[in-house]
Amino acid sequence: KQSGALKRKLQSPRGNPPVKRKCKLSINTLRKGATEADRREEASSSQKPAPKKQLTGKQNESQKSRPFIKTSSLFKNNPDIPEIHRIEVQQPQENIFTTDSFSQLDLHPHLISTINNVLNICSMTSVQKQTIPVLLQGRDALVRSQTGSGKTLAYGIPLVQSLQGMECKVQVGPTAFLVIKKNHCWSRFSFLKSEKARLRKGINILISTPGRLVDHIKSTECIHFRRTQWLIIDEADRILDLGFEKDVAVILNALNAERDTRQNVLLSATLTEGVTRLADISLNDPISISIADEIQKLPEPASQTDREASSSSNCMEQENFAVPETLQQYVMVVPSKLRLVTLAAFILQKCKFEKHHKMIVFFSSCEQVEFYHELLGKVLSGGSESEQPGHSSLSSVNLQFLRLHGDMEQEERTEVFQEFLKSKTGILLCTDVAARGLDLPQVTWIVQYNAPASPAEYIHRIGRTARIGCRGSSLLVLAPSRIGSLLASHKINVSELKMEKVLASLMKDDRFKLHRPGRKKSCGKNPQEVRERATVLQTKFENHVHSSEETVQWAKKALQSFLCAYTTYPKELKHIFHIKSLHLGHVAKSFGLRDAPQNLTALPAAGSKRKTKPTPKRSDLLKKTHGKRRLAEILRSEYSSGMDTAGAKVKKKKKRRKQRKAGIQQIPT
Ligand SMILES: Nc1ncnc2c1ncn2[C@@H]1O[C@H](COP(=O)(O)OP(=O)(O)OP(=O)(O)O)[C@@H](O)[C@H]1O
Repeated sequence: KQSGALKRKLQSPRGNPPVKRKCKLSINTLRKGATEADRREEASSSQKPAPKKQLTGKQNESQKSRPFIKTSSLFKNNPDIPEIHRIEVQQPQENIFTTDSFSQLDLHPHLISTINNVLNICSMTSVQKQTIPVLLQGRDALVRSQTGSGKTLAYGIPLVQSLQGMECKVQVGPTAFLVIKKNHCWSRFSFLKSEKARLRKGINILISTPGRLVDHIKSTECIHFRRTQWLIIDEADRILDLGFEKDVAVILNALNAERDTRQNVLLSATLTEGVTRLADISLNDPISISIADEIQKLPEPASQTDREASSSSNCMEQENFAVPETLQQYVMVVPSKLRLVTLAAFILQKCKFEKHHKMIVFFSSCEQVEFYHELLGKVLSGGSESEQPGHSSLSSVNLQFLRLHGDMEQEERTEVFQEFLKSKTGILLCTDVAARGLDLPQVTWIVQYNAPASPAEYIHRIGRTARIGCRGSSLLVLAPSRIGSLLASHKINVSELKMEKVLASLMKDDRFKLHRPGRKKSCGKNPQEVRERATVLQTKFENHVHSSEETVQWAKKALQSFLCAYTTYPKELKHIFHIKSLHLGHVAKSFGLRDAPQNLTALPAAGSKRKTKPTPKRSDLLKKTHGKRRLAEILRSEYSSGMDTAGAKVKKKKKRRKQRKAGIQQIPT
């Protein structure tokens, strides 16, 4: 009774009983003629155990291999899927490449030959063409260009040129260049065993997260910045998202206290209000470089005040971001109950049947990554069954699932990153830890299974594909909502992908065929059979989840982390992503749970050694998190387990400190 009341409360903002909405148009095609499957599903879900028959050994074998549906209907009582009216918007575009070569710049011949012969790069990208001369002149710069457009070399080349020009090349000493990145984990350079000792000896280029550097400023006596000539702040907007603004201020004060002349560069693919604020405190009379602005022929602001006005009107208010021209963006509306099977069908379609795809799937919490990694790996891996005996299956490709999130140890993260980097195919399930700064060639699909919290996050996630002129596609999976207009308002051009089409790919995999005696061999994509196969697949997921109490708890933990993350959407998006609009029972299905959990209990975060203790009820959880923007930011960060509500601050602080401890890297000279 209680859970029913809670469900109603969660469903209806005004306290009215929830209206059971009927599925209309779009999934009707699948519903037609599905009555038999429905009856079977419903009969089996009525919880009356069927009388057990004695089976012969052979019957037993075949019974085991044949899926028996005990899954409640996936295709009933779903909300309507609204037609997405595609609103054509003119998306800001940037030209990535120029025809100009690096030899046109005033660079050291060694450097040019290294760029051409070692990096195999001949022509400059637009951002490089504009940024390198500015930095070679010694000016500060605020640089914005789309994901995967070569920003790293845009500051890396002038930086190395500057190193080359120094009289004493080896002992340049202490901390000549400082590069601050939000994401410290992916450097190709090894960690320092003893950071303090290295700092004492002096290093040329220090790459660090803000927090880690602040730790050293506060505790390492030998660190000094007398000779620091450059300060580069990369991924500037994310540094602010993660609440490092204070840390950046501490760093700037420490630098300014010892030396007042320095070249400063700030880079990001997305300029937000925070970045402009950071630019104000860290840059000195900067040149503003924005590639999209150039393409749209906007006049370059002459003064800092003009620049502020310009960047404010172009980037902050409308938040229109350029996306690579070679990127095709899709959105797919999927009712909660069908999310898991649709994701699975999509993975099979792309990575098994079409092959040659490398995919990244984004989730909103570490627990979900862990859970789906195990579940999808267990249920989807293995060869497809073929209908005809002796006939080779459509695909013998084994799916390779990898996982990456902030709760994993640094070493393991690096290993996974390297493995995914090398592989030609593979599916990386991850949190936003992989959303920025990672350069992973050959990724062809980005799937956002959980929607991002902001347009900027969306842009960075999809920016992991279609890099440096390559082709790529992205898919945003959404529950039915008014999302089309929201995307259009941010000038994001998406096409719709139909769920039914994706589910139809299950027809290629006979592991999900419902075996019925006397049934004729089907031809084509019979909607009823597609529904049956989706239900068989869902049953496999549910069977796996319910195979032990441990896996059930795991699923609940993942579900709870999803709900926590869901409460953290910023208020501008609450009308679309509000926890009250979720149907707990339907959402539970997408975690392989047969029913809505009655009491969600807190379990230790993935990888942590915390003891299990009761979590506040969902209603309390809502009260606690309601309107707390800061908590929202913390929860949605990649370092979040999504579980911590009570006492979150302390735990987060401790955790961040731990993360920071792995934060400094150095380029050996
Ligand atoms: N001029 C060039 N020609 C060809 N490839 C290049 C060039 N410059 C850089 N690249 C390659 O393009 C890829 C993307 O570059 P980079 O990671 O610097 O992009 P980015 O703009 O920093 O992206 P993000 O904003 O997502 O971090 C890298 O593999 C890099 O080696």
